[in-house]
Amino acid sequence: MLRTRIPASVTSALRSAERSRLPVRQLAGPSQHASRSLSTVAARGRTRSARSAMIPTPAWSARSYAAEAGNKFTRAKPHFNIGTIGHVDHGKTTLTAAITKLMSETGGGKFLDYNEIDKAPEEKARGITISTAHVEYETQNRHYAHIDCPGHADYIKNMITGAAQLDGAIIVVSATDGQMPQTREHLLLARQVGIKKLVVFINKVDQVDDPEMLELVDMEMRELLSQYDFDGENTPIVMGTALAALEGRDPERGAKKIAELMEKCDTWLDMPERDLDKPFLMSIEDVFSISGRGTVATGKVERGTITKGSEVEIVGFESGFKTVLTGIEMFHKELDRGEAGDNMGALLRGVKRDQIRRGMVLVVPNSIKAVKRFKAQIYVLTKDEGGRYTPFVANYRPQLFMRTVDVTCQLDWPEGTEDARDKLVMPGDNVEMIGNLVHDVALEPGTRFTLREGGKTIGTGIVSEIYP
Ligand SMILES: Nc1nc2c(ncn2[C@@H]2O[C@H](COP(=O)(O)OP(=O)(O)OP(=O)(O)O)[C@@H](O)[C@H]2O)c(=O)[nH]1
Ligand SMILES: [Mg+2]
Repeated sequence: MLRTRIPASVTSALRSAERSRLPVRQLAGPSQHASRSLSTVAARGRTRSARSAMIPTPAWSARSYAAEAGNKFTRAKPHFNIGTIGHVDHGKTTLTAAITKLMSETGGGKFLDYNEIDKAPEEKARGITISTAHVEYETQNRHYAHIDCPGHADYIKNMITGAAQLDGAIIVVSATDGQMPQTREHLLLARQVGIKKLVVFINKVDQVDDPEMLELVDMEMRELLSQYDFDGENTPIVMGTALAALEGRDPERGAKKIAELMEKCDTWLDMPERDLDKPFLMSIEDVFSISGRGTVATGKVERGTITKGSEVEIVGFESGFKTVLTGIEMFHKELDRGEAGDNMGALLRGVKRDQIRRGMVLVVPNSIKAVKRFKAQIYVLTKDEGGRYTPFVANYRPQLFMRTVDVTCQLDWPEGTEDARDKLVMPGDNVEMIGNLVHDVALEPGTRFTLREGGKTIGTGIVSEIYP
């Protein structure tokens, strides 16, 4: 089906109208493919304590997948989490299958047919049902875990909850349609969850005869990428046909293009920073005072490393202050160094017991700020997901949980939102809202949180901006 082209003057007017609407955009509706999500596939069970169920941890990793599949996971190649995103029917699943086919021949991994990928199992992440297919393959340089979701709503939940976190993504656009609403929604979401680089695959070129049309799609995509703060000028755009590659015909526009696409992924998409290389952060769970020694804060090191004797900052609530880490303890043993993943006790110089509380963080100085106000992308659970039965409006005050914090948070619409007083947020919606906390909490773009009310989870979100 060919799209009739709208004159450029009209499209640019539409675009600027859309741009001005961006901050208040509601992204989600129920998946157009809801009926296709396979409720019959048993959810993979995961044992998790009640508290950790509220704290965002990736529900899945390449390692667990490999283990489930009975494969041996090797760490020989650097690991990258990738996904296909884009408008419904543009060819995400076909492309995923085509990549596994090609990589099984040239790189590594197992060929998975379209149907094997499309019967995505349902996963439960923080009470939310998400259907995602986890696929793995290898190029010469990297090991990829690849996420493909069967429906639009699944992409939204996946990206906001981080159930299957993406380090980068391939955005698939059909040459016959060009960019469509979900192309834009997924781009915006990718930006909001902190994905910095994308690779574009313009699919179904077999259905377009006019080269000018392809050029137009290319141009429009670059413009759109820039509009969402990606590098529109330099982002690699590969044109081909996933179906031909999957069916093993037309290698010029099929297999060769898939190879080119993966080569671009290898080179253009940057490896994520390892947790160990990030600035040190420990979320404080408990505080003790040990006579003769001083005050010890315990908690899990989320990221980075720290050595005994370093200057540290305690951030959160109204007070934030600097001190020196005079000792590190783990399992009643003294250590010189703590690192991501450790559960450690931090002995702090000259700090009184009542100066520290659970919910604060111990960090390298000036690496994170405590704020009350922030902007976030929030997914509101449906009643079937255990969420609210009814909509809410601005001024709604659920309890916000993240790391070891639990704090009341008032939700409001961003400034300039029309009908801000009466606008409803329905269960199942994906919205961008402003959060106002009753006290300061260490936050940064990318921080994930859960919203609860009356003992049940009603939503989940990710911080996109802070207002110090
Ligand atoms: N002609 C042509 N058809 C294609 C190509 N790639 C995919 N298709 C067809 O496009 C339709 C949609 O492809 P899918 O891979 O299911 O698309 P999707 O983006 O995964 O769709 P949803 O998951 O439903 O959003 C299928 O009928 C495919 O066979 C292509 O390169 N050329
Ligand atoms: Mg699909």
